[in-house]
Amino acid sequence: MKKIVVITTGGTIAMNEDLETGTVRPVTVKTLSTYLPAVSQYADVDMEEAFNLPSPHLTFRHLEQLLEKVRTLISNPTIDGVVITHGTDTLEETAFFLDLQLPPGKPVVVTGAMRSSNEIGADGPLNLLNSVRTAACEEAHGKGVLVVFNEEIHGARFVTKTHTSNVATFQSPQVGPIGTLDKRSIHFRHMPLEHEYYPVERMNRSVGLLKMALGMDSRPIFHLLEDGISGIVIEALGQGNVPPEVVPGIQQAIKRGVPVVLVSRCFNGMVQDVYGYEGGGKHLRDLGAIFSNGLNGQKARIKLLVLLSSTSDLESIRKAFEH
Ligand SMILES: NC(=O)C[C@H](N)C(=O)O
Repeated sequence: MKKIVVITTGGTIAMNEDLETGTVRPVTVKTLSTYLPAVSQYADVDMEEAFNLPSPHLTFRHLEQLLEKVRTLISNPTIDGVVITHGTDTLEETAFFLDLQLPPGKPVVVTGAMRSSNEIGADGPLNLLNSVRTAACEEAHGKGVLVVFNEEIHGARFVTKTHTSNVATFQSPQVGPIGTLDKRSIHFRHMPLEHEYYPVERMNRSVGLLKMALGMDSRPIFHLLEDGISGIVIEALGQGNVPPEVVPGIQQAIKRGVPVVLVSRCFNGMVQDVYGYEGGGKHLRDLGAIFSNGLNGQKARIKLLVLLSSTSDLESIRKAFEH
């Protein structure tokens, strides 16, 4: 039998609903350990608590601690894979951070739940079971960090939370799931083509994430610059355009050596230097903005934070985003 370690970090999978008030709150990790007998037919499973927090409470220090734990476990030859239970709100950020920090090898699977453990139709037990099955599966090797949720397997790079409450919330808009699970089998459909590896000791910079909208101006960028921000990710309109009034802010940031990374506020697709009007993608590229390769805003922010922790050279940051 394969040996899998489940690391718990909190989130709704480790919460209960108060049946009188309807409020959902953390419970002890014991709730999760009650699922272990059902899981034990697929692997020899140990459970360790890293922390017990809602995922909006996590910080980069927590991510670093978690990474350290995962690194220690996968370097142990008696352990075949790791499953991390996590709140869904920031799950995609943690999965992508770990993906950027770990060379593809033993399976590392992140999962969670949309319904708390005592709600009717709780999805935590099945998501945990399927994650352990995936982590114990030979084919999961070498595919980078995976997110297993609602009988689907997603790569960390493109997966995103798409629905506030539905159990089918995790989707990969650019590429779809890389695999699916049913009661008896696991089917991997394709291999993630891109894997990036940028190991860092400590994430010691700050990066702002700004969403563009009709009629916006440069004030939020000037505030960030005054505050000493190290990098800015702009969720631009459409293929990578901003209102003309935002251009002075972008110019100022680039002049000060602060990288400006463009992603789209659209759910799907790439930013490109198509439009030549003021604030259009071509204009922004000429000013020195960096185009991300299909990452969403929150993931581009993680990547920029990781890169800025080891370099401030704009050209190597550009290369890492635009290769
Ligand atoms: N479904 C969830 O886990 C959401 C919860 N607010 C969290 O991220 O911790």
